[in-house]
Amino acid sequence: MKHVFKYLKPYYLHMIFAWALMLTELAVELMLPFFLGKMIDQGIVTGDLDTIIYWGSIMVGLALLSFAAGIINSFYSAHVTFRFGYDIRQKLFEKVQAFSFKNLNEYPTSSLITRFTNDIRMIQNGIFMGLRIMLRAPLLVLGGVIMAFIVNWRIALIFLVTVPLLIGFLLLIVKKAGKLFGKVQERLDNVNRVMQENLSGIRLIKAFLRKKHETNRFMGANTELMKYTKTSLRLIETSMPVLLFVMNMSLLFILWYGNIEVGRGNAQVGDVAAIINYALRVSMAISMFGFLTMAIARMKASAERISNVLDAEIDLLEADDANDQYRVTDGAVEFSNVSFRYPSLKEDVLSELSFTVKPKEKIAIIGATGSGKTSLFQLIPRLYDVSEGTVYLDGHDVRQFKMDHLRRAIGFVPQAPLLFTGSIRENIRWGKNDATEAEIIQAAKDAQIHDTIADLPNGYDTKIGQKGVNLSGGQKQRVSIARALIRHPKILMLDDSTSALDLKTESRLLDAIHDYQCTTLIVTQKVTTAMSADRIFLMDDGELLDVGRHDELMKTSDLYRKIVESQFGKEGAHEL
Ligand SMILES: Nc1ncnc2c1ncn2[C@@H]1O[C@H](COP(=O)(O)OP(=O)(O)OP(=O)(O)O)[C@@H](O)[C@H]1O
Repeated sequence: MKHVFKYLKPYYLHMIFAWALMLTELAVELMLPFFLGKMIDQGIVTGDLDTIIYWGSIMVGLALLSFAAGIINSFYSAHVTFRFGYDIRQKLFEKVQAFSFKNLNEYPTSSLITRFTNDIRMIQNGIFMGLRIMLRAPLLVLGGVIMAFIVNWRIALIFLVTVPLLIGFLLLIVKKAGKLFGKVQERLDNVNRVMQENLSGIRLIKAFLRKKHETNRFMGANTELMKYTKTSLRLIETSMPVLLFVMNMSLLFILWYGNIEVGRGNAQVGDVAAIINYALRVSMAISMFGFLTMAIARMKASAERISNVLDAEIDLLEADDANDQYRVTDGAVEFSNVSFRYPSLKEDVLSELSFTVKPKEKIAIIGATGSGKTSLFQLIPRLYDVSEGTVYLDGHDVRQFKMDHLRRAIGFVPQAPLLFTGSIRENIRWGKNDATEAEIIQAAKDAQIHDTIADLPNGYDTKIGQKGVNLSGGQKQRVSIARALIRHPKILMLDDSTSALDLKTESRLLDAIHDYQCTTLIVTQKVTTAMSADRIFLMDDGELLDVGRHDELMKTSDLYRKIVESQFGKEGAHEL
């Protein structure tokens, strides 16, 4: 939790200033009942108008001072709160950007969104209260009790009973509420997750007529959230009647006992009025504890959730001894005894893979779904690290490259093309920040998408909605291929990225890629794509079963023959 609050450091001066102003307000608040007592005893009881005006003027002056201090304090408190929110959001964003795939698996998107929004807001609320009332309330309680003792210690003795009683009770509530609010945030994560899945899959839900099922799922998550929110708020609410009861009883006691003491000549009427006033202020400060409790508990739970992200260990780091001189220049790829297991799994998904790919060679990787093709791909740009063995690029272990040099040399097109909100031009340029217009058009032409873009009313300026809703699946695939080509990568990796293309377009695309003179790895399910490769890697259940050209594999591999026959029929397979 400390990790979060260290970001307040740049604002310590502002905070000290805000607290100084808060102390001014507090001092005024503590002095007013004292002066009120004086005004009653020296002015009102004796009928001395000058004394009443004298004390009255002092009290008005002090009230104005407190008013001004309050306004300036609010200004500084808001400033600190919003700056802190800005900074922590920035830090959180940078941290998530550095996350490895493993980290991302641990923190689902919905949970990160809740942390970025709701959790940060909870901490901000807590800080604002911290600067406005969190310190003021306990100090007011302490100061009020001291002042009451100064005014008349006999009557003030009642505070020694009521104040510890109330504070003990509230501490108990804080402890319980802290745990409950942590659970509330978790349930909020769930609601966000279900909502996110629903919003992104709304078309599928409609097509499958799953509205009712999804509504029930959302209702389930929402009911859970309501249940925990209700329980935690109920807890806070039950504290109020207890507080009010103790407060009213103490007021009655002060009036009763004050009356006796005035009769005995041990106290004056003004003393009783001042102590009643202090009791009211102290009780109000304690009753504020209810809100404070809620704010502290929520802030604590949220700060912990933010700290968890900020403290998360990033397992895929650039090695300390990474060599700044290493560059991928030729694009030779070698897997040496590589095994890989996802951190969440007990079994390897790739076992002891060994192969080499020569510079500029074109390799097609074919195999059943789940055979490990994507997993193999992810090891090359170090989206995950191998569990055993080594991946070499141009003879150097990938872990010895500076991350920037490694990934800059690789053009990666993932299985599900993801486009960002913005124009088509911006999406292609995303692959190379300083790309010229000519480069963008060339990449689009090579990716076989230029004509389609040119036909759009706004051409390259056409805005793509969230995730590119106004482009077809095949068009999105080609825009993301253009985004990879514009980098002129040394190694191009297409993860089933041509699946939605017709044979003619795909063949033109593969021809264009040939001119890029890069090592090309293509994961594919289509035999026609595999046939265009220099070599085909046949994968099955995490193993590299066979390697060879189409005609070789047709002779040597039963599995390959079966795949070909499944796509072209027995007769067709032999005519290929
Ligand atoms: N992030 C992950 N965490 C845990 N297991 C995973 C993860 N991604 C994939 N797997 C598992 O690893 C195995 C290989 O998956 P992979 O995606 O590499 O297969 P694939 O050959 O690319 O399949 P497809 O052709 O369907 O894309 C599968 O059993 C899959 O369930």
